[in-house]
Amino acid sequence: MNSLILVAAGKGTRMNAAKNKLFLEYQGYPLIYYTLKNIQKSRLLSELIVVASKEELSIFLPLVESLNFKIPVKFASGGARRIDSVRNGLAQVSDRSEKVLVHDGARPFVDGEIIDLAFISIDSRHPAVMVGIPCVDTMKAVSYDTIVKTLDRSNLIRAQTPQGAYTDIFQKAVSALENDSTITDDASILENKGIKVSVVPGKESYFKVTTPEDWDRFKTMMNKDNAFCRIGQGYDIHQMDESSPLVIGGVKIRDHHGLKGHSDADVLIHAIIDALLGAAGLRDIGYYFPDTDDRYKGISSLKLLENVGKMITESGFLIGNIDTTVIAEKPKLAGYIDTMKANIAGVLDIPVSKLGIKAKTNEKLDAAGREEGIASFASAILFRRDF
Ligand SMILES: Nc1ccn([C@@H]2O[C@H](COP(=O)(O)OP(=O)(O)OP(=O)(O)O)[C@@H](O)[C@H]2O)c(=O)n1
Ligand SMILES: C[C@](O)(CO)[C@H](O)COP(=O)(O)O
Repeated sequence: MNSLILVAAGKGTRMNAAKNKLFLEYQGYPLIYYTLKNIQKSRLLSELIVVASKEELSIFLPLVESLNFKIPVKFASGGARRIDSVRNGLAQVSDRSEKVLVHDGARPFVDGEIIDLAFISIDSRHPAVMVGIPCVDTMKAVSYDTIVKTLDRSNLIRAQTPQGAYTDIFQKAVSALENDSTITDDASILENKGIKVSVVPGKESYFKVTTPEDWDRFKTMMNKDNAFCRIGQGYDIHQMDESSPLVIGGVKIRDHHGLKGHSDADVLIHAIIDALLGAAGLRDIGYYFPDTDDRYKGISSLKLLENVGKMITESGFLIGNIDTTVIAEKPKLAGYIDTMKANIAGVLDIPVSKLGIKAKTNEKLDAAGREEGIASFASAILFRRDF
C-alpha cells in the first residue's frame, strides 16, 4: 500500500497575504485545490493523508469531498513546524502502508508521473527518495551579507517534494528524531539516521509557491493553457411577486409588480453576472453571493455586477461585448432600454456600445408567456489582457 502525506498546515507567512497562501484563489478555486487535483493523477497511490490546521479543516473537508477521490482520504492536525505536521500525518498512515511519501501542499504542479516514479524508486537498494533538481546558479556560502566561499554546485541539489521512504523506515526515523530546529525537509530526517536517500530528477515546474513572485508565476503557468478570448453564457428566471417593485437592468419600472428574489431580483443583471463569471472560468452567482447571506438581502444587483466587473479585471480580462435578451410578456421594456444600458455599462466601466439589450415576449408560451415570471439570457466575450 502506498501512502502520501500532504502537508498543508503552514501559515504562508512569506507570501505576506491576508490569508494562508494555500487559499489564494485562481479562477474560483484555492491553490490547494490544484495540488489535490494533480495528486489524483497518480496511479499507484492507495491512501492520502491531508494535514491541515484545526481552524482550516472546515475549508478542507468540502473541498476534498468535491474532488471525489477514489482512494481513502484521512485528515490529521497540523503542528507548529512542518516536521510536526509530518509526524501527525504519519500517525494516520494505515498499518498496511508499505511506502510513504510527503508532499508540500504549496507545490501545485506535482503530477501523477513524479508521485509514481518516487514510489517505484523506493526499492531494496534505494530505501528512501527525494525529488530534486540541479542548481543552475553559482552557489555561495555567506556570513551575513559577505561571501565566505563559492560552493561546488555539481554536488548540490535543490530539494523538492515528494520525499519519502519505506513506511517502517520513515516511522522509525521520525520517532527517533530529536528536537532539531534545523530540519526543513523529510530527506534530512532520513539522512540524519544514516539512511541512503536517492535523488529522483524533478522539474522547475514543481516549484513551491512561497513568495508573491511565486504566486504570479503560478498564475502565468495556469494562464498559458487559456485561450486569448473566452465566451460565457448566463440565464436567469424569477417568479412574479406582487409585493415587490420590478427592477430590470437597474431600472425601477413603475406600474408593474415585481419579481421574487433574495436581492432586488434583477433577472437581466443576474444573467449578465453568470455570463461574465462563466467566461472568466469563475464560479456562478450563487457561489459568490449566496441567497443565505443577509448581506445580499434586498441589495441592488448593480452593486453585485460592479463587484463581478472587478473580479473580471482582477482575473486578467477585458470585456469584449455582452449581448442579452429579456423575455417578458409585460411590461413593454423598449422605453427603458437606454437607461438600463447606461446603468450596466456604468458599473462595468465599459462603453454603452459594448452592450446589447433586447426584449421579447414569449408568444404566451411557457412560464414567461403565462406571465408567471420574467427570464433573461446573456452572452459575454472576454479578452485576456496580457496576450
Ligand atoms: N507547521 C507547518 C508548516 C508548513 N506546513 C506545510 O509545509 C509545506 C511547505 O512549507 P512552506 O512553504 O514553508 O509553507 P509555510 O510554512 O506555510 O510558509 P511560510 O514558511 O512562508 O510561513 C506547505 O504546504 C505548508 O502548508 C505544514 O503542514 N505545517
Ligand atoms: C520540503 C521543502 O519543500 C523542500 O524544498 C522545503 O524545505 C520546505 O519548506 P521551507 O521553505 O524550507 O520552509
